[in-house]
Order: sequence, then C-alpha cells, then structure tokens
Amino acid sequence: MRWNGALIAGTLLLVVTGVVVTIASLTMLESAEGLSPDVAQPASAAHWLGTDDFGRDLLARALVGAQASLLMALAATAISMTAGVLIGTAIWTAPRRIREFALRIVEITVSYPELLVAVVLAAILGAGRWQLVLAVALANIPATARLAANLSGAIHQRDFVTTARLTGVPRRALIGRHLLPNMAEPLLIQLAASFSTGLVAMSALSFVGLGVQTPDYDLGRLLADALPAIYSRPLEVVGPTLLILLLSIGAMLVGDGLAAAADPRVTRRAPSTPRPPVTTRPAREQDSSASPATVEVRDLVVRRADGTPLVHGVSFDIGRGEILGVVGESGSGKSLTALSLSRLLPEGLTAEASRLRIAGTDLLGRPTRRELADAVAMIYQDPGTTFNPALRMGSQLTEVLRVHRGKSPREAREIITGLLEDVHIVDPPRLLRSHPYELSGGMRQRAMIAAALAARPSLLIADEPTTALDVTVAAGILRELARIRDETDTATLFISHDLGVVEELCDRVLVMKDGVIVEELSREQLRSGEVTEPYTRMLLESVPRLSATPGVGA
Ligand SMILES: Nc1ncnc2c1ncn2[C@@H]1O[C@H](COP(=O)(O)OP(=O)(O)OP(=O)(O)O)[C@@H](O)[C@H]1O
Repeated sequence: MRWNGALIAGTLLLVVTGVVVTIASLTMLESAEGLSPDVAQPASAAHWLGTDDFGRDLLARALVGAQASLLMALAATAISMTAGVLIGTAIWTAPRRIREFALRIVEITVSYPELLVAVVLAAILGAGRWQLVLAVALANIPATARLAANLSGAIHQRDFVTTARLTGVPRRALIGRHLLPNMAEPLLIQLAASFSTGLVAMSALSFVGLGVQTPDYDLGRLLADALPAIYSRPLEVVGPTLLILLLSIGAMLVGDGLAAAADPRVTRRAPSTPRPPVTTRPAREQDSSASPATVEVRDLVVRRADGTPLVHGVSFDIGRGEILGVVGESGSGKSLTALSLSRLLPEGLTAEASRLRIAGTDLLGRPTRRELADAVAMIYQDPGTTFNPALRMGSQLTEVLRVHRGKSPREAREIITGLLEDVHIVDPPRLLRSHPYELSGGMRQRAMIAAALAARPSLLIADEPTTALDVTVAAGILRELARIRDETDTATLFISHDLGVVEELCDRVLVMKDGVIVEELSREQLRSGEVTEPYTRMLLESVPRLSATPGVGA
C-alpha cells in the first residue's frame, strides 16, 4: 500500500485524537466527573476551557466524552458494515426471485434519510448508549447493503467470476477471493463515511435527548449541556464541537487516502511487452485413434424467459484438434451458442437441444463442475477483465489445478510455468508474481490461454480473443491457437467478426444470421469465395481491404 497526503493527514488526525482522548479518559476522569468548588470558572492555565456549574473541567469532559463517542461510532460502523456487506453479497448468490425481492426492499429502505430512520429507531429502542449504537447501525445498513449489492452485481458479470464459476470455485471462496477484494475500495470509502455520519448522527441524537442520558455523556450530550450557558460560557461548546470535527474529518481523509492507495490503476504502470522467442516446443503426444467428433450439437435452441427464441435449432460438430470458426454480425447468436456449451448462459435464458455433448460429457444431463471444467475452457475478448485485479497472477492461474486436480500449490506452479513457456511467456516466475495490471494485454491473453489449457479441456472456446488487442499482438495470439490445434487434440470454437482472421485460422466456418446457421464453409471455400449465401457474400465484401480503396489517404 502506498501512502498519500490524505491518508497520512487522516491517520495522523485520528491516531493523535484517539491517543489523546484515551489517555485523557485514563488520567483526567476525576477532573471530568468529580465535583469541586471551582464552579463556572472562565478559561485559565488550570482549566483551559474553564469549568461548569459543578466545578468539572470542561476540557477533561470533552476529551472523556469524545472517547465514548469514538467507541460508540466504531461499534455502530462495525455492525452496519458487517451486516450490510453480508446482505449485499448474499443477495447475489440468492435465486433470482429472492434477489429481485431483496433488491427492491433495499431500494425502498435506502430512500428514507438515515438520520430520520435513526431518530425513529432511537425513539422506539429508548434512550441509552447501546440503544443509540443499535439505532445508528441499523439506519446505516441499507446504504451499505445497496452499495455491496451493486458492486457484487457488477463483479458477477466479470469474466474472472464467470471463469471461477465455470471451474467450480466454491461459493464461499467466490465471495472471499473474488467479490470482496474487488469491492475493497468503495467499501473503504463507505466505512469511513459510515463512521463519520454515525458519529455526527449519534451526537445529534444525544443532543436532542434521544441518545446518551445524564450522568453518562458523549459529545452530543455535552453540547446539549452547554446550550443553556452558550452566551455566558461560549467556550463550553468549543471542546465537543472541535472533537466532532476532528474525528469526522480524520475518518473521511483516511477513507479517501485508502481508496486512492488501493486503486492499482492510479499507482502502477504496465511494463512493456517482452518479445516472444521464435523457438517452438516439441509437440505433445497425440492420440491418433479414430474417434467421433469432440463436440456434438444438435437442434440447439436458446430462448428468453418469455419463450422468444434467440438461437433457432443449430446443429454442428467439432472434430478433435479442429478449429471451427463462427462468424456473423452482432446479435446473430454466436456468443449464446458458445455459452450454451459452457452452461454459462445469462440468467433468464434457457437452452434445449436433442444432443449436446463434449467428449463424452452429456451437457443435457447434470455434469458436475469438475466434468464441466474438464470439458470446456473459455478465452474471453477483453484481457483487461479476465483476471481478478486484486490477486497475483500465480494464485489465479493455479486455481483450476488446485481446485480440480488437487495439486499442491508447488506442483500447480510447476505445471503452469510449463504452460506459460508453451505460450511464449519469457519469464513465467515474474509473471506469476505480478498483478494483472502490471502486464500488457497480450501477456494477459497468453496467460489466459495457459490457464485455459491447464484444465486440459476437450473444447476451448475463444470468443473474439483478439478484438481488444493491437494487430501484431493479436497475430501472436492467433499463432498460439494454431499451435494448440497442431500440437494437441483440443477442439476450438473460435468466434469472430473478422472473416480475414477466420480464413487464416479456422478449418471450417459456420456463418450465423439471426440465430440460424445459414452456411457452412471449408477454409478453402472461404478463401476462394465459393459461397452460396448472399449474406456470407455481404460479410466477405464488408472485410476492409486496402486494395479495394484506391486513392483513399491513410
Ligand atoms: N441476456 C440476454 N437476454 C435477452 N436477450 C439476449 C441476452 N443476451 C443476448 N441476447 C440477444 O440474443 C441475440 C444473440 O446474442 P449473442 O450475444 O449471441 O450475439 P453475438 O452474435 O454473439 O453478438 P456479438 O458479436 O455482438 O457478441 C441478440 O439479439 C441479443 O440481443
């Protein structure tokens, strides 16, 4: 973690104030609470802020009261953060109907101002320290729960969570490793805000008589006691007011500082991409036995919840070691077809088929997570979202080997190091030590391929794996996919908009339009332009070719 100005200032403010009020509550209790004959004294060297009508030192009372306020605000923050984060993350692991209902409830509760809710709760619970803590904590829970729910909802869509779900990472680990670390930054800001608003709310409630009651006191109670003498002894409000300000400003500065320090994107720069060596590794042993297709899809239909079909009964096979391209304009059903094979269709969509098999795994049955991980692995479009930014690459890349193969961390590292060398990463140990943001897009995509191959899947789905990369880096990734085809018997489903790339890489191509396969072509047919469908011809003609635009400037 890197220190920054706000973090240093906020920590100093909180630590110094915290230490001072703790020492004061240990050493100045007698002057704060004991009666003395020096009643209603003005400020002096002995009593810096003077004394009250009972001869008690006002500075000592402010400091001791601040400790009570500090502890109560900490307790309320701990309760509201724990409950809010638990509710917010649990919502996203609940079935859809329960989640929708819970989200609506959170939305409704959040629409009431926190202070108003705290006032009502304090009135219901009755006066007293713990009632006050509970009232403020409960009033803060909806805001934290909504934030946690929104954050986990967004993270749930990310590719690394999809990968973790595909590889069968248990729900608790999913929350602990993938959701919470990626919510840290906004949650830290929320924590600081909860503390700060909680402190102010408690002081306000005590001030109006709904919180701490005499003879107990906190900063709010002290302000209320000072009010009747505000004109004769104005200094009496100075201590409590200053301490409320110091503690709440300190908390906000710490929150901002932590958020800035936790955000890797503002503090690190990606190193340049190392050039891959030109040597290739020897081919892996191949199983040359004749066998049926690795992937068999018959009459696959994907529907919306209302029954509207989005993919209309497509059928195809992919042979061992074959790369099957799927092309078609946006919305033609390419991704939904692929997601049906990994059983990762978005919520609300359902798939039916008369046959859906990957290397002996029947996807129409109920394959276990492990069977699914053995059957299929995915490479996504955007290497920027493929990995969990909060974890080192080593921990993520070895996950499937540790979770599914029961490998020790050391064995898993050795295997993944070999696979990283296979995909031409020059310094695998360094990559394993890095965080994703320290790597270039090309390195992350190579690492993704290595991770996908770690499960030795029968089918590799590459959904536009080069779209987010520049041309030379993309060419390297395509060479890796061709090498996998040549050296292993993994079948590949390669989705792309780019017919030029498909023509180079794929053995066969399916052309999709409006959820239907309109044409199937061999690579040779595609190259020679031997197409029958006007739609395919249109796609071919829309491939930008420099030679087709004479006279157009760069
Ligand atoms: N979660 C969803 N709910 C409802 N409709 C969806 C959902 N996901 C996709 N669709 C619709 O299904 C159709 C096919 O989508 P799909 O993502 O498979 O297209 P695609 O060919 O992969 O497009 P792209 O190349 O843009 O990714 C589109 O009309 C899309 O709007």
